[in-house]
Amino acid sequence: MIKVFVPATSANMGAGFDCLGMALSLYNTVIVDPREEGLILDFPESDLPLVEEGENNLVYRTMKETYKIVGRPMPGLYLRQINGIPITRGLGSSAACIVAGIIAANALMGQPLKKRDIIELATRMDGHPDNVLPALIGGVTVAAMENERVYYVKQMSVDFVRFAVMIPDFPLPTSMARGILPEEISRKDAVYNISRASLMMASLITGKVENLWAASDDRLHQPYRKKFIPHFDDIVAKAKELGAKGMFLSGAGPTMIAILDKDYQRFQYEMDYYTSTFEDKWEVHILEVCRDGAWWEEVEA
Ligand SMILES: Nc1ncnc2c1ncn2[C@@H]1O[C@H](COP(=O)(O)OP(=O)(O)O)[C@@H](O)[C@H]1O
Ligand SMILES: N[C@@H](CCOP(=O)(O)O)C(=O)O
Repeated sequence: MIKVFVPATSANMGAGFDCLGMALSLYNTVIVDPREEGLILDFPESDLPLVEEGENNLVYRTMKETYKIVGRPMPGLYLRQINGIPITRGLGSSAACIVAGIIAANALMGQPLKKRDIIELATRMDGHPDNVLPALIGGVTVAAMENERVYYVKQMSVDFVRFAVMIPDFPLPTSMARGILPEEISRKDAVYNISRASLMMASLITGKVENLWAASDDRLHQPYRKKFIPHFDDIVAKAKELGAKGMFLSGAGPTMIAILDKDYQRFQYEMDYYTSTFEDKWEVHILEVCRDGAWWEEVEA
C-alpha cells in the first residue's frame, strides 16, 4: 500500500501569473492499494459534488494516464482520499490530485519516472507549472516553460514571514476565473507585472519585507477576478491596517493571502472577527512554507 502526501499551493503570488508559486503547510493524503480488478474509491461524502466519482476521479485519471505513458497496464485499485486542501478555492487542489496520481502510479510501478519526467508530466497535465512544481518540490518556486521543458528555481526558506490564508465558503473554479481574463495586455501593464514578479521573488530571497506590498500588485488577473469576491477591497484594506506586508489572491481565487512578519495570532483573531460580519463565511489560517513538497511511503495494509 502506498501513501502519498501533497501540500496545498498558492500560485501567482500577485504579479507572477502562471510562473510563481509556493507550497503551504496544508495537505492532501492519498492511499492506493493495487487489486486484481475494478476501482474502489473512498473519499468524504462532504466533498461531493466537487469531486468526481468512479473513473472520472482526477487522481484515478492521472494514475491511468501515467501508466499509459510508461506503457504498462493499470491494475485494479483501492484509492482512498483524505482531502485537507479545500477544493476550488485557489489552493491548488487539482494540482495536488495530479501530483498525487503521478507519484502513486510511479511508486507502484517501481519508479520508472525520474524527478524531471514527473515535473514535466505534471506541468503538461495541469497546463502551467506554478502549482504542480511547488507541490512536487516544496518552497517558493519560479518557473518558465520552453516547449515542454520546465526551467525553474526553488527558494527553500522564507522563515521571516508567515501567510494568513483567508478562505471563503464559496467556490471559484479555475476554468471560470481564467475564462474572463483578456487575451492581450499593453506594454505598460506587461512592464508593471514583470517588475513586480521579479521584485517579489528577489525580496523573498533577500528578506526585503518592505518591498512586498508593492511587489504583490498586479494588472494581469487580480483586477478582473476580484469581482467574483465580495469584500475583496475591504479585506485588503483591513489586512493593511493590521500590519500585513503584502497581499494577493491565491491562484485563481477566491482565497486571499496576507504576508505577515509578526503578530500572526492577533492578525488571525482580528481578521476572523472582521470577516464574521460578512454574509459569506471566511476561515483564517496561519500557514508557513512547506519546504520539501510531496512525499510518499509504503505502509502495511
Ligand atoms: N481532492 C480532490 N479529489 C478529486 N478531484 C479533485 C480534488 N480536488 C480538486 N479536484 C478536481 O479539480 C477541480 C477543481 O479544480 P480547480 O477549479 O483548479 O480548483 P483549485 O483551485 O482548488 O485547484 C474539481 O472540480 C475536481 O474536478
Ligand atoms: N496560474 C493559475 C493558477 C491557478 O491556481 P488554482 O489554485 O486556482 O487552481 C491561474 O491563475 O489561473
